[in-house]
Amino acid sequence: MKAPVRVTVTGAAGQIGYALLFRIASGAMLGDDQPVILQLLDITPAMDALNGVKMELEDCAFPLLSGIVCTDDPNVGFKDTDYALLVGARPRGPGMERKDLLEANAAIFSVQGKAINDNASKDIKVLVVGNPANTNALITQRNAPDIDPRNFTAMTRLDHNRAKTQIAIKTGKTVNDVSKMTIWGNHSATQYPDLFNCKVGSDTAISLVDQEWYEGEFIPVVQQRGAAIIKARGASSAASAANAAIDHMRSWALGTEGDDWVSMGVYSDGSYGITEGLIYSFPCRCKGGDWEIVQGLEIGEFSEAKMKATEQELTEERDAVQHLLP
Ligand SMILES: NC(=O)C1=CN([C@@H]2O[C@H](COP(=O)(O)OP(=O)(O)OC[C@H]3O[C@@H](n4cnc5c(N)ncnc54)[C@H](O)[C@@H]3O)[C@@H](O)[C@H]2O)C=CC1
Ligand SMILES: O=C([O-])CC(=O)C(=O)O
Repeated sequence: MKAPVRVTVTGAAGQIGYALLFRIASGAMLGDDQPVILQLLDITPAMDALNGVKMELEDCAFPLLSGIVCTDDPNVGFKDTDYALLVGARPRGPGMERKDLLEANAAIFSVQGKAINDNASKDIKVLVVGNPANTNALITQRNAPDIDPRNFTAMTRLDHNRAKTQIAIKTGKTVNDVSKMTIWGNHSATQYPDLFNCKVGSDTAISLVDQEWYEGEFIPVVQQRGAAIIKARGASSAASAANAAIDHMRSWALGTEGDDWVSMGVYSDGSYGITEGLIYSFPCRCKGGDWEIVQGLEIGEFSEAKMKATEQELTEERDAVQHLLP
């Protein structure tokens, strides 16, 4: 048996938390041979509810669950931790864009970035889920100057999974036939799901659909899927978001399959002309616990304009939180 690793989940008493913790404890995220200690952080008024979640985790008798810490203190929550899933933040309601949450949520991530810097393992892998995820990840990263900026990522895996299913349905195939999907940019309505580099079986996805469907249906459906769920459920995606968080961390920790790739919001090194230092979603391959941006993909004029538009939005979000970026 391996030694246990520490996994911090913030917002652990919330709806994504409830769909996430049991799967982490079961081994779905880090593998069937990796024991975990869960470090659960939420705010003081949520401590009773969090204790209820802890009792339920205990009642599952998960063989891989080596310990549970519940706390409202970020310095305790991030102590010595190896993985952090930053979920704790306000969700949006009907009629809001995710960036409308910046004011409500941004301060959470500067506090947590500092706590990570002061307490966590220097090799920590951080996934930001709370919206607006890319800019919250940037705030977290900039407040943790002693940790490699590559260790801070934002979640666009849910968009990636949504896009895979939409093209599979359209082409009469299953998600198992779809590979090399890419979500470029921001986890927002400007994100760009790319069918030019995507494959369905051995075909290029764009060659199987017409441009009108691509622009008029596929792209808006993927971009607006979060809002459609809120409209239908009266609450934002929870189980699918938790599933995507598991997928993201599993790919990062255990590697991507063959020559396929996944979409991750990562620290831009200037690849594809994207401003260095933004947390931008790129196609990434993972191996040995590290990720790299897939290089050399064909970017036509259509793609380039979309990639620039979502970059522009991220630049504006960054400028709006300048006061939180040391
Ligand atoms: N990146 C993505 O693809 C997705 C992101 N989200 C985002 O995830 C976030 C969480 O969503 P839900 O779980 O549905 O919300 P929720 O409201 O059910 O749960 C949020 C939890 O965070 C806690 N919290 C608030 N401030 C905190 C702090 N400073 N420290 C620790 N915990 C804190 C709350 O007490 C609550 O328990 C939202 O911002 C939502 O927009 C949701 C779906 C997908
Ligand atoms: O749309 C929202 O506010 C929640 C979210 O990020 C998603 O479902 O993609």
